[in-house]
Amino acid sequence: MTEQTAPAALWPAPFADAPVEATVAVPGSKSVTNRGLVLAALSADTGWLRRPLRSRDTLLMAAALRALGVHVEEGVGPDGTGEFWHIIPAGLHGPATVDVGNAGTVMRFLPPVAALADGPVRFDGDPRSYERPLHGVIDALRALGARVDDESRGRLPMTVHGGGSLAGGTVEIDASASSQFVSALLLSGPRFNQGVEVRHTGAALPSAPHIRMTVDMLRKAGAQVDAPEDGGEPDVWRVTPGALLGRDLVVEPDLSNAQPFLAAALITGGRVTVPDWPEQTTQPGDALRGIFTEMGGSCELDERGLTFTGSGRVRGLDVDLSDVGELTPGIAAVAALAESESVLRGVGHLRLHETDRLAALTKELNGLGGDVTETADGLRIRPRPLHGGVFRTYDDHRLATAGALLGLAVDGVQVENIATTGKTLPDFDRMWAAMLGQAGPGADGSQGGGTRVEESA
Ligand SMILES: O=C(O)C1=C[C@@H](OP(=O)(O)O)[C@@H](O)[C@H](O)C1
Ligand SMILES: C=C(OP(=O)(O)O)C(=O)O
Repeated sequence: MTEQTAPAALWPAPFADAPVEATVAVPGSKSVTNRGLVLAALSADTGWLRRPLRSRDTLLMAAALRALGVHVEEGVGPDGTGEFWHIIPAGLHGPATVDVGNAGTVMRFLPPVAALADGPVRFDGDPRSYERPLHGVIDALRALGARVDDESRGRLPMTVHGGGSLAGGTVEIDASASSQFVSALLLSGPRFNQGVEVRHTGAALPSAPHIRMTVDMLRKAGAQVDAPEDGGEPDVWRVTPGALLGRDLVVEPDLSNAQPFLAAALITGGRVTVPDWPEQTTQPGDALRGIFTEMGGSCELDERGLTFTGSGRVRGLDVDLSDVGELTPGIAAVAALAESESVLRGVGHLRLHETDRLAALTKELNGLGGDVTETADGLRIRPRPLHGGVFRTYDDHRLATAGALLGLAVDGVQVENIATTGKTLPDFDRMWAAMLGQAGPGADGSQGGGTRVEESA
């Protein structure tokens, strides 16, 4: 969390004077899109991603793969099939430069890919990317046979000197700072000469569903993977060397990005339907069904999608969010509006996310009159009547959506830099206005609310 003197552009968060009733089509998953791009780039034949997320993080991933020589073509299918990306793998080449922005998936998933390129690949990004941990990936790559120049020791910027192939083998890493260290090594593992065996040693590993997503998508691309959840050793994954197959993959909606819309139903006592909610998924956002039900309201999953109905009351909760850390900002905002105390645990590693999320949430919620304290591994939130004011966002998309949902219940909330939602959800402000039955200019100044949202029947 970097202290800022003057706030950037302020967005008056709309206040909801009635229960929200809407159907909100949520764009594709960031995590699935970026894994899909990497796996397709490493495949032996061409692949398709249908309804991919087009946002800053995924466009950075596509641009980086293009810089390495992969063809990523964008197009729009016939009626109803939406946008697609066609990925045509090619030899991976250096010299190349990769801009990671502040995308954890780009800064962690691509260095192992770069180690397979035939020349140097320079990695750089936003100032915050210099502070986010990368040591697990860098140390592991060295142990597996790669040459890496990391002048800041374990952080960006750095150069991976691709040698055209990588020996691979067994490696021990401490991935307690980010599950993405494990995912990164597994995703490229089939292309290492000896495959890879990743052994996590250290404190508890966060975001287990995201590692399961990696394993699941690798297997669907033809890789052989041994994972702890199949009765294997805890915290050990093995990927056998072998060719990956190009896939034709329809990307699921981003269930973590569905969070603010479902929360709108919860805190206004309304009803929101998110179409195409998968019956089975590895996305951590699926846990919202249970978490928001515990906080009040109910949900139903049927052929229309997931419908969440608020009860008009919001309860606090004591919950371990280590598996679903990226849901914490939204849950904290709802908890600040609840009728009882909440304790959010198991998310100390959020101090190393887009910003120090625990410090940022504490400061901003307290700035609106809240009573939030940081604990060693999370937040304690004692609800108090909130008032309007500026809600700063520290270039963090999930802080921005958390501010928007506070504004539904608290008059006069102004969210700084709502455009930062473009990291994973570029249309957020228009979708929000359309959900509320309002149309207005988007964060990019363009007109036309409601393009992705319809009134529910
Ligand atoms: O692999 C992924 O797609 C992600 C893993 C998680 O990272 P951490 O384990 O660093 O929290 C999550 O928070 C991030 O939003 C996406
Ligand atoms: C932590 C997040 O992102 P990243 O992929 O940059 O780690 C997030 O989206 O909440």
